[in-house]
Amino acid sequence: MEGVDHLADERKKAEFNVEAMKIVWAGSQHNLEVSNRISKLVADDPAFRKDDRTMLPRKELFKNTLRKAAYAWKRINELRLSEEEASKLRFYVDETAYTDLHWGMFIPAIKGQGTDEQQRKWLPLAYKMQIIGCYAQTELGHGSNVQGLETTATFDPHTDEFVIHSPTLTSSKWWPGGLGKVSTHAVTYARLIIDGKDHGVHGFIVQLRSLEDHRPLPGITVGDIGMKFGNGAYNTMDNGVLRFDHVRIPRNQMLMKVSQVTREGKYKQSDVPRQLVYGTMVYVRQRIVADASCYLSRAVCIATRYSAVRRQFGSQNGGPETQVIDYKTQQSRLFPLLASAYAFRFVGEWLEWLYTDVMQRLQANDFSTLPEAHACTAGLKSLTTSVTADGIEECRKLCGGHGYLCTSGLPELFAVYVPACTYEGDNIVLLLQVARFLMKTVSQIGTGKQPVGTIAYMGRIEHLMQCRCNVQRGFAELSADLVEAAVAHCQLIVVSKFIEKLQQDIPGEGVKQQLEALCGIYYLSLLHKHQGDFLATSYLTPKQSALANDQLRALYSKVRPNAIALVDAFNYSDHFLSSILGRYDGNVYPKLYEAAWKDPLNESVVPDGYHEYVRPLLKQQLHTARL
Ligand SMILES: CCCCCCCCCCCCCC(=O)SCCNC(=O)CCNC(=O)[C@H](O)C(C)(C)COP(=O)(O)OP(=O)(O)OC[C@H]1O[C@@H](n2cnc3c(N)ncnc32)[C@H](O)[C@@H]1OP(=O)(O)O
Ligand SMILES: Cc1cc2nc3c(=O)[nH]c(=O)nc-3n(C[C@H](O)[C@H](O)[C@H](O)COP(=O)(O)OP(=O)(O)OC[C@H]3O[C@@H](n4cnc5c(N)ncnc54)[C@H](O)[C@@H]3O)c2cc1C
Repeated sequence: MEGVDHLADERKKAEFNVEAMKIVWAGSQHNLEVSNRISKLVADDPAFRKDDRTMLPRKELFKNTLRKAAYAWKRINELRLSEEEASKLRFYVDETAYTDLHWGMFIPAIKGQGTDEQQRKWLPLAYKMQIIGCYAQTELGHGSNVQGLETTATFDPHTDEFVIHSPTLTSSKWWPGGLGKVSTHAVTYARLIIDGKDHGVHGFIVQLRSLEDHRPLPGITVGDIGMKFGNGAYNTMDNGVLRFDHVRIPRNQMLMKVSQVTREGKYKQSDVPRQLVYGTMVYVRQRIVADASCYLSRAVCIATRYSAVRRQFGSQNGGPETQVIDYKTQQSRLFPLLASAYAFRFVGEWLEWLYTDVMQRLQANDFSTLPEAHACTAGLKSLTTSVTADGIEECRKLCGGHGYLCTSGLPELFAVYVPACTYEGDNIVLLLQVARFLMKTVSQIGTGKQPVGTIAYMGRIEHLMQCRCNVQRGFAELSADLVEAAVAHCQLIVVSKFIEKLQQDIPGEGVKQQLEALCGIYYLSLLHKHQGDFLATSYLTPKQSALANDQLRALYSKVRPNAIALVDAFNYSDHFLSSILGRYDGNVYPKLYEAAWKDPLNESVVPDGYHEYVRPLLKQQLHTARL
């Protein structure tokens, strides 16, 4: 029935102020107000329709993305939206596009690695979208190993130019989003060669396409790398391939904040660490952590609402069957994910703070916290994206068969999200960076240096103080175990940031109590999952482990009546969720039934191909039957 809220009874059970929780989730009253306004703007505009996305062929899908991106830009200008509002609008449009890389990586790369003069020249053009840029780092042969990139930028002192060249097939740029069909420019990473000497990888602004007719400039070969996983999903993006054949660019298009090349061809290093060339990756990893809570909460919202609608077994005396959300097994799979969504939200907020703090310190030539920032962004990016990708798939399973339908929203959500485990640093490669950082810390504790910040706890572990550890010795051999240690370290950060959040003043009736329950579920479910490790190392006794498990089950019961309200607090519109199973009103079955009939296969009663391929079979069977 239209207009009836099938989840109304569930909402009445809530023991906390949902509106106050919405503010906690949004980060502030102001953020909530902006989110409400912009999400409504997008949801009410038919130009931002996306329910047909999984059915469109690639070319149509891509053209549609271009149309939406252009229309979004038009609305941003017409409504004079602020940068904050514009980025919210792109978020609610919810379609991966070349603009993500333009705003998310091209501009930050110029800001972070360009000199003031370079910023003055390029940023105004980029802000007005008079040029469109991408981030061209990865090559066919190397992604993780950035030092192994092969593209060259050779300085020509006669013309005061760099010659950008792809010397091998494996040096072809491969993967950059927005490169395939749209970008006019790329921040391109290449080995700097001066007078035959290799100075390692640096960033260069290279124009790729004509601003008049969009054709590739001389010496440039560029195109799309082809269809990717899933329908719709990341196929709205033109991930590209790019080759340079001795392409010349002026010397001042090398990004020169970290190191410079003079007119005479002298290489000069600024007084800043070389690793700042990797700065854009640190920035984006931090953004990806903040995004993880959005993706996970979407999947959890769908699975929670549907679990309250869906009933299987347990009818007593002809009464209704049991809501599947009331099964303890369902709760033990769903509620830790609900808790993770909140946990990632808070650790994302903290990481944003850490990143801002590091940036301020860098301005003041204080580089001391850079290694910690690298370890935190790399490790938390890895942890949150892995849990989120697995969590979306778990939510699909929690929705049974209907979760497998595209109209559940979950298949596309998974397909669009899962590459986050690979891009911006493969998750294992990033955890190895964290492990290196931890081993380095251990070796320094041995020399009496007290660790601070997120590694302060290591200074309180007695046996680490006795350690004499060399970072390289045995590292490769023990790397699988070290990755586990890196994950545990990152989990500790997530838990401690959740606890710190609870120490703040949190207004709203019952809000803090719900967050305390979720925090408990987060760490107790981890403890339960890894109880073997805790028991093996005697950090827990079997009795304590059993008590922790009892407590976990008690918390599931505490959260159960609040579950729907806790996902309502994410404040997602039906347009944004794009899921029949996750509808706010829970009106699932009639809408699933209606949607099935809208599938293009149902446009005709007898399908195309019947007369060629089915009818002859049936005829043959008739003939055989007659025999
Ligand atoms: C609006 C916002 C939207 C945002 C979303 C936008 C859309 C997003 C869509 C996504 C689209 C996807 C877009 C894309 O995918 S863009 C492509 C992303 N690519 C990668 O992420 C590549 C991953 N690989 C690497 O980062 C490096 O090569 C690693 C780190 C693996 C090795 O490195 P390297 O080969 O050099 O070897 P080393 O290990 O000896 O390290 C040497 C030293 O450097 C330190 N170190 C290393 N790295 C960093 C760092 N980053 N900051 C500070 N320091 C760093 C390190 O600790 C060590 O220090 P020390 O021990 O010597 O003291
Ligand atoms: C959707 C998508 C969008 C992307 N967008 C961009 C973009 O805009 N710009 C850009 O420049 N790039 C982009 N990339 C590329 C991306 O950053 C790389 O694919 C990523 O960094 C992983 O590198 P790789 O492909 O070389 O993986 P590989 O390193 O080849 O990984 C293969 C396997 O080897 C393992 N491995 C690698 N090194 C080690 C090691 N040292 N120890 C142990 N195991 C190891 C990995 O764990 C993995 O299992 C994108 C990729 C995708 C999928």
